[in-house]
Amino acid sequence: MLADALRYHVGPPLMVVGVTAGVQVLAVAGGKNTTRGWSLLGSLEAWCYVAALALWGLLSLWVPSREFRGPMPQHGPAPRYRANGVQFYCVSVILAIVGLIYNQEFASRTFYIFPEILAACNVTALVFCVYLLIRGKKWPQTTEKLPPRPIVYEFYRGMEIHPRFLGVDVKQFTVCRFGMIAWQVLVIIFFVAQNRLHGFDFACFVCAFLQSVYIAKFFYWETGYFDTLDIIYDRAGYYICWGCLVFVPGFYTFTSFFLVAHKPTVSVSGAFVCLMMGLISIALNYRVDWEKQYFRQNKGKCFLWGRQAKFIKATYVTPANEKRTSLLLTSGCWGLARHLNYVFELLLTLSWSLVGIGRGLGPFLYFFFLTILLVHRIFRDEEKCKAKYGRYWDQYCEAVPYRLIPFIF
Ligand SMILES: NC(=O)C1=CN([C@@H]2O[C@H](COP(=O)(O)OP(=O)(O)OC[C@H]3O[C@@H](n4cnc5c(N)ncnc54)[C@H](OP(=O)(O)O)[C@@H]3O)[C@@H](O)[C@H]2O)C=CC1
Ligand SMILES: CC(C)CCC[C@@H](C)[C@H]1CC[C@H]2C3=CC=C4C[C@@H](O)CC[C@]4(C)[C@H]3CC[C@]12C
Repeated sequence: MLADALRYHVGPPLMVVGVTAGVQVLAVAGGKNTTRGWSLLGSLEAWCYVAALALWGLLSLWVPSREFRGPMPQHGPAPRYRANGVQFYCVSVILAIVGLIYNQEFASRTFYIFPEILAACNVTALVFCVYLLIRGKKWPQTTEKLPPRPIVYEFYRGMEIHPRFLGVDVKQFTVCRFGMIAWQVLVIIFFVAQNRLHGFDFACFVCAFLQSVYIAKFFYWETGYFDTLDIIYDRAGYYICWGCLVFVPGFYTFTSFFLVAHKPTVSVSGAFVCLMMGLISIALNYRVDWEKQYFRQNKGKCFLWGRQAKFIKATYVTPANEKRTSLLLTSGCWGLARHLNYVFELLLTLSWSLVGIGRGLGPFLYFFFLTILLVHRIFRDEEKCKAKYGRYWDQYCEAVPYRLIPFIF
């Protein structure tokens, strides 16, 4: 009863009103300090930024390229994606770098009007989420029947799992072709803006470089992302779409944004330690994700850490009453803890935040947020797995008793 009240009536309104208003208030406060001619809805210039990026993302999904089919959902056809993430990433980064070489002033200008850009993203994202809600309720693209929930909850969670808009998959567009690329381009822009203000700083370079390697890794693995919780389980609503249209560009980039105006005080050797720690964490995070992918691709018949992979064969029944089997890996990294990839994700984030040590909490805000998001995600993911695999999931939890940190949690 209480859990239902929190889940449907308290949590979503608090998130929607609180976080959206929070972004808008920050945009107002930041805008007043840094720009002239600020308006509540952003400015024409800011709207041009958002329109240009959205168009660029759409274009990348419209151009003819290899199609990738995601896992079959319970309702409707298998989702279709464009498998051109690496090309899109490389062209975007090259264009951003070449553009900035010719016009460095653009970086400083973007930094100064960033609050306005966020305000424009916020308005666009809210309108888009309202559109997704109405379309999902009135003109759904599948025959799926959802039990009615409070409207704010439906807005927050979304209605459809794989809606399409203007011929593209909504989640591929919002996550990969807007949020993630905006993060990358903004990190480069803030690095150049910082350079113009204070001169070259190795610590800022480390911060931008680590984030760039991480984002490049994401695009390299983009088709793997189509098999995750966000894609196969979450619906296209405020959480994912507003999150990637506003929260990723605005908050995931915050450490870089913060360092433009707050020159790091860390020494070159300190920054070098952060660089090493970050690179090792990225490699290990990739390794954990790779082990699962490699193991599943080989249907369990493979070697990990020099030994035959161990696993639990879990059978489950789909809502369409079909019997299926999944393999749950219990050796290699997946034998140490059930979400070891999150540990390296957090260590990586900590590495690029640590370059701002001595400058207050600002550089660490994303790290704190991600810790909460990932712990919450562990419980969401395990709830999903328990419902899917039942007693096989219990067996797996017995074989691998730690959730995150071996021998601790
Ligand atoms: N920066 C950010 O904001 C975030 C980054 N990430 C990163 O994204 C990447 C993907 O993470 P995420 O999607 O959360 O989750 P995982 O990659 O951990 O995948 C979880 C799913 O894998 C399957 N699974 C679980 N245990 C096993 C096992 N032992 N053997 C085989 N399959 C198993 C289950 O799905 P199934 O139904 O197929 O069995 C489960 O739902 C990670 O690198 C993570 O760090 C994630 C969240 C936020
Ligand atoms: C409503 C908001 C306060 C919360 C919004 C959360 C979303 C923006 C994020 C939730 C899960 C996030 C992601 C999951 C997995 C990812 C793979 C990784 O390799 C790159 C990052 C990401 C795509 C990440 C992006 C933000 C979320 C969708």
